[in-house]
Amino acid sequence: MVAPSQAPVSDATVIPRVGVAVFVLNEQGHVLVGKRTGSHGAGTIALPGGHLELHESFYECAARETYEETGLVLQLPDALPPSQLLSPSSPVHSRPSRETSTLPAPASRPPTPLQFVTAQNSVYMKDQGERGDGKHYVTIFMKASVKPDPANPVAEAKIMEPNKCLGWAWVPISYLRNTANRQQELQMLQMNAASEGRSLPVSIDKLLEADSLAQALQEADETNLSPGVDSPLSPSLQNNQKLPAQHPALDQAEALAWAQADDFMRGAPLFQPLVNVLIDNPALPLA
Ligand SMILES: Nc1nc2c([nH]c(=O)n2[C@H]2C[C@H](O)[C@@H](COP(=O)(O)OP(=O)(O)OP(=O)(O)O)O2)c(=O)[nH]1
Repeated sequence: MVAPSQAPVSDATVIPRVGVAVFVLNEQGHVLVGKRTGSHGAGTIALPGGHLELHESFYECAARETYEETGLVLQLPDALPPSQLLSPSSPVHSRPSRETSTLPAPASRPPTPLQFVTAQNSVYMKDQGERGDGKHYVTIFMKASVKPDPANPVAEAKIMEPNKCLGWAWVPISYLRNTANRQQELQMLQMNAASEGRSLPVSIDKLLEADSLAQALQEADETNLSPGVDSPLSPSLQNNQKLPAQHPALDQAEALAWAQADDFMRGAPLFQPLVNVLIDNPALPLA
């Protein structure tokens, strides 16, 4: 018999844990992100997701976590990879799993079903001021698109767990990539300074904020956009944000989506595994 002190450990600072994160895409191809709270990575921007449970498939976990956190229903694929067919909890077997059996039926227009995208090994993950070596996660990244029913043409993510997520927003993947690159550059700056014995006395959030401010000031000089009566931007965007002039390739709709993403993120960093996956996979097939 196993004594309680020898019970299996499930702590990502002691053993690697498995997380499943989902690129949920809306009808415009924008990705759903939320502001984390109440656990590690608080204050960062992450995808819907959660821990893989015992004997659960990646697909079931992705659908379950997305539904629990956002109320959005993702479709499981009709055919699963051969290894998953051996699992008694897979959706092709008659016994419905505990989690997926509680999901409502998908909307009449079928969404693009869940697919595996990639796996990411994130080591030494530490929050600001956290001691020790940090956490180790193996994260399975999945994707699926949500196609709302015609009566409700805009996919809407609800804050189902306010203790875990402060809000959801749909943002362009190009915006996420840009943020990941900036964050990576600033982290390299911090690491280089530390290796030279000059630790920068500021967190990555503050560096990102300063970088955003510098960018906004530069754009204010460069752009002739003035918030007119007909401007489609929200009042806070009109007052505080400029369209991203450093990306002339963006069309007006995409530029507006970038500005709205800025308004939502307010300089918050991305959750580290999300940075890792975007940096390591510049051509991630998310369309
Ligand atoms: N939600 C989420 N988790 C991610 C992402 N990237 C990544 O590595 N993970 C890993 C680290 C997280 O601690 C782990 C589980 O996600 P979570 O921390 O949101 O889990 P949760 O609070 O919903 O916990 P639980 O209900 O599954 O126990 O997955 C991401 O973008 N979003």
